[in-house]
Amino acid sequence: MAQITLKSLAHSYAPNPSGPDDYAIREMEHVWHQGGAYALLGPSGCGKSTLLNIISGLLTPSNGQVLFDDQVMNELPPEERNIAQVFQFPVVYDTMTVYDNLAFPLRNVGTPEAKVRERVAEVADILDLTSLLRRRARNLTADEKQKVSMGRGLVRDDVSAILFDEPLTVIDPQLKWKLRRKLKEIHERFNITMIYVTHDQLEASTFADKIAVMYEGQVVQFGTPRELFETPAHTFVGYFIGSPGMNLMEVARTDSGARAGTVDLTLSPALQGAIQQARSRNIKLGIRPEFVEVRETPATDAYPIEIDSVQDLGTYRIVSFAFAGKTFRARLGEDQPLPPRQAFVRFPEAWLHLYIDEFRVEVGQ
Ligand SMILES: Nc1ncnc2c1ncn2[C@@H]1O[C@H](COP(=O)(O)OP(=O)(O)OP(=O)(O)O)[C@@H](O)[C@H]1O
Repeated sequence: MAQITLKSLAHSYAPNPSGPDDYAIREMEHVWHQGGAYALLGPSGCGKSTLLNIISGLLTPSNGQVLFDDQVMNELPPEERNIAQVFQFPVVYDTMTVYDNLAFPLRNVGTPEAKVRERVAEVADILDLTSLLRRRARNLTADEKQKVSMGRGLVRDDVSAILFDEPLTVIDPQLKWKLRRKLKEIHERFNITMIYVTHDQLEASTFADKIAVMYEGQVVQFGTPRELFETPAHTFVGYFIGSPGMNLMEVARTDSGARAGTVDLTLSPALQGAIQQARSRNIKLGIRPEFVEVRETPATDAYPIEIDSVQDLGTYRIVSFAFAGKTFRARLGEDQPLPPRQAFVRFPEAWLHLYIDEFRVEVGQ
């Protein structure tokens, strides 16, 4: 078991990279603590698999180091890294029985048969594979094969970490939920560092205590699901996490304050000051739909709006309206009254975040 540190790590698939765009992983520092349940979340092509393959040793990074505790791993091949990896598609030996498939990683490192029996029984029990142990893997369904694949990843309790690369892709939706819970249970029981790659925010937050959100080869935020929701550190986190994502307005400085589109904004002196001091012109304000206040009556810091549509989603409603040239959304609970078509909107500053060059800036009081 180990802490995994990525030190000044970067990777380019191009032989002669000439700029940041040539890097699949842009220079990063990152620590995965021993025993943590982590998710690596991001859209297709952001570099998740590249990062996982660098940790497991399938890929050598072009820059920087991978350390397990204090030991540099760069030169070690995958088999000497003591890492278990579960891939998107099942990796099983078709001609072997389920038992022998599960036993394989243990026998490979010379584990005594008594211990093999004990571990295989334990893992088979957790994954509901006990009744299939004598079956040949070739006769299993895709779901069952992937469970065997996961079992092979989980069977050794002496690995430094287990890496999961979208392991539930081929799994039936109903079983997915169950397996996610199982993985969490296994993590709690065995206390092994687990890194779970996914592009699905729900999957990431059910499994992980902390999520690293990746965007264009960078980890733009590493935080708990709650931190990602309440305090997105990057506009991409605001957009990618949540349903619907964060509302963002482009802000321009004016002599007297700040403007979004044609709307002069009423902001606190602290927020106005931070906007005035920004060195960049790429200034945005963001607020999640959950915190937007749509009201019937005016207020000094409320802006008149016209509601375009209301979508009823059972336990909540999404109200859409145009603001500063963009479509904004407010999420109303079923107990909140529906505002009239001509309404007012407030953006409470406790939930209004300032982004300069897409990264969040803390605003003082
Ligand atoms: N073997 C390769 N050679 C060249 N470029 C590659 C290679 N593998 C990945 N890339 C590029 O590196 C970037 C990151 O890809 P990577 O597969 O790591 O992303 P990902 O987040 O895992 O995406 P997905 O979820 O689609 O697998 C992409 O631009 C991809 O096209």
